[in-house]
Amino acid sequence: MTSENVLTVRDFSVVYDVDPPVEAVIDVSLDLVRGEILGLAGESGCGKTTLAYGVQRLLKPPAVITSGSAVFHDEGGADIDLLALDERSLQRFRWDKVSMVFQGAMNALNPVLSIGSQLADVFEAHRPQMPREERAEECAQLLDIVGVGRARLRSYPHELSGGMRQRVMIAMALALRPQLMVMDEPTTALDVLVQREILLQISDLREEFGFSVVFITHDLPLLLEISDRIAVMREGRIVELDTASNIYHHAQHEYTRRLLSSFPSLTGDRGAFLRAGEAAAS
Ligand SMILES: Nc1ncnc2c1ncn2[C@@H]1O[C@H](COP(=O)(O)OP(=O)(O)OP(=O)(O)O)[C@@H](O)[C@H]1O
Repeated sequence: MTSENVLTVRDFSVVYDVDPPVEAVIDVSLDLVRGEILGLAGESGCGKTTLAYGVQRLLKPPAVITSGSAVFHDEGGADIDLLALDERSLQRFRWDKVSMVFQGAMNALNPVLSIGSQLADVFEAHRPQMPREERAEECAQLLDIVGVGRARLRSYPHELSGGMRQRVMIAMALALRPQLMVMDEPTTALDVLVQREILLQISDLREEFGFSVVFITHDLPLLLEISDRIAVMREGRIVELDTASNIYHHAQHEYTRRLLSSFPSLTGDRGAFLRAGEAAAS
């Protein structure tokens, strides 16, 4: 039977072994529900990136995972202990089961290859048996799905806007139909309207394909809008984890309230901000 959760993290701690050592993530436990968008909020330096990279084993020395566990519940029914995987299994696991879009990912595209051939590379590496025509059709479909359009298959990165290039990165992250997408400030560098459009699309896509999203940003208003649940991090710990609505209306932790009040757009006279769908209800 498929587990309701896609990821279970328990007592997870990461230390940067420098002098003096930095306890970047301390005893974090969380369950990620299949299909949900979980926002990871908190000020710069609170450990969001270290946590998200750590559970995927993407950290390099001096980072050391000092305790805890991270288990991925595959839709096929298997439980995968991420901390026990060897390097080869990890490579297969990434992209296939979990993919990642990071800030500035759009600048990671190779300038001398068309975006179509860069998309095709993902399939060549991970689905070597896939026939050439099928691969070409998959790449075209992916560009359609993310709103770039298959007509751009032969375009080079410099021929596309930043927003379009970031969509191409999202297409790559979607290519192998992962069960989880980790997005670390994926749209921060983009114009607000473009950012919004991309986020709405991610939300639609996860409904269509059923993947979960961990969305990292210090932009709390944005998280309130797009997340199902939000985890608030402070100094390496999760201090509060609740539905976006509860975080907004009934924050329990003093720090969460302080964080909310630091965004003027959330604290207008009439509570200027409303989550989509709540306007009609309230
Ligand atoms: N390579 C490193 N060596 C030493 N300390 C590090 C290293 N990388 C990160 N840190 C420290 O670990 C802590 C957590 O950093 P992390 O980048 O995870 O936070 P963050 O919440 O993602 O911040 P941001 O939003 O700025 O990316 C910070 O105190 C940071 O200075």
